[in-house]
Amino acid sequence: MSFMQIHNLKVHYPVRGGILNSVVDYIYAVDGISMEFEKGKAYGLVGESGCGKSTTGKVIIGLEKITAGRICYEGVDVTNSNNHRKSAFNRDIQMIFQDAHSSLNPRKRVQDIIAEPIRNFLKLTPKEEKRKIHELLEIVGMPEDAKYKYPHEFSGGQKQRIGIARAIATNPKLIIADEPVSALDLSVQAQVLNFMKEIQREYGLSYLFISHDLGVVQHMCEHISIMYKGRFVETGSKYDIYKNPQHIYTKRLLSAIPNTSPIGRDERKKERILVEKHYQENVRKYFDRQARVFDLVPVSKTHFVAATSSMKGGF
Ligand SMILES: Nc1ncnc2c1ncn2[C@@H]1O[C@H](COP(=O)(O)OP(=O)(O)OP(=O)(O)O)[C@@H](O)[C@H]1O
Repeated sequence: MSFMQIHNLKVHYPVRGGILNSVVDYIYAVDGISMEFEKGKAYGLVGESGCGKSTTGKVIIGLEKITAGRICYEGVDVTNSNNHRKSAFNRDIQMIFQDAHSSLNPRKRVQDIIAEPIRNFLKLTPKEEKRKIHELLEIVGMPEDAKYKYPHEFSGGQKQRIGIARAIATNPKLIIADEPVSALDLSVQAQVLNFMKEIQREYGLSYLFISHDLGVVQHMCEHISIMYKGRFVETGSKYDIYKNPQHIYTKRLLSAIPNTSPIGRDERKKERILVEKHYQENVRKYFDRQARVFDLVPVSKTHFVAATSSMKGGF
């Protein structure tokens, strides 16, 4: 049973120009996506730069304005709710950002950074708050004296752990993680990802894991949506996406993952060339500045129906 549903969500940014600075066009950053979130599950959102991944995360958490669509949380429509009605939603949905450094206030000590959501949502006594901060630092594997320090005194991986401590402070249901490890070096990436998996198991968290890296999403998520120009071209289980991709764009993303094994290297190369040729033919044929995903010709007719049936009224 899902605790949150997103229906046909759209974020269109106006483009202004001309002498009067009037709206001359729109950027269709998010253009009609639908998703459901269940407790304890990790959902991946993958796509190339500019396809609308971050905007999706930001609009869910309320950092961007919704152009159209609905967000329902625990049976309540929170799309246009006021802050009071939305407070459970704000407490239960938290976000971790790619750039841990700039997402932590450099003028605040770690204890105040972590205390912020606690003060906003939990109403603890000073003694309880202190205990909670201590507990959170322990969960993310930071020493107790970290609470007296400032963000610049930590490494990238440690800063991301502090960001995670802040995100889990209110016992959220869903954490939106926007490229949480892409700014870290490889060994630290693995540490942070494994740690995120551990806390997911322990606290029954759900994740919306945003990344352009299919390898990272494969490691973290059971359900994956492939995003292209503001829309989902393919959604499925990890198995469906990696073992049986249907859409040409998904195939192209997968064929770009480096595979150094000498076994089947020639076949992989041939497949890559074919996929690229098919993709480029369709791109040339259909793309203009406003081209959208439904202009791409998917691989099979069956999939054409599957990939587009969720785009209500898209055709
Ligand atoms: N505040 C804004 N005003 C106008 N356009 C915006 C704004 N934010 C994002 N965009 C545009 O919306 C589109 C989607 O941007 P978004 O940041 O969601 O992409 P993304 O898939 O997260 O990319 P990346 O992986 O590079 O972070 C882009 O064309 C971007 O230029």
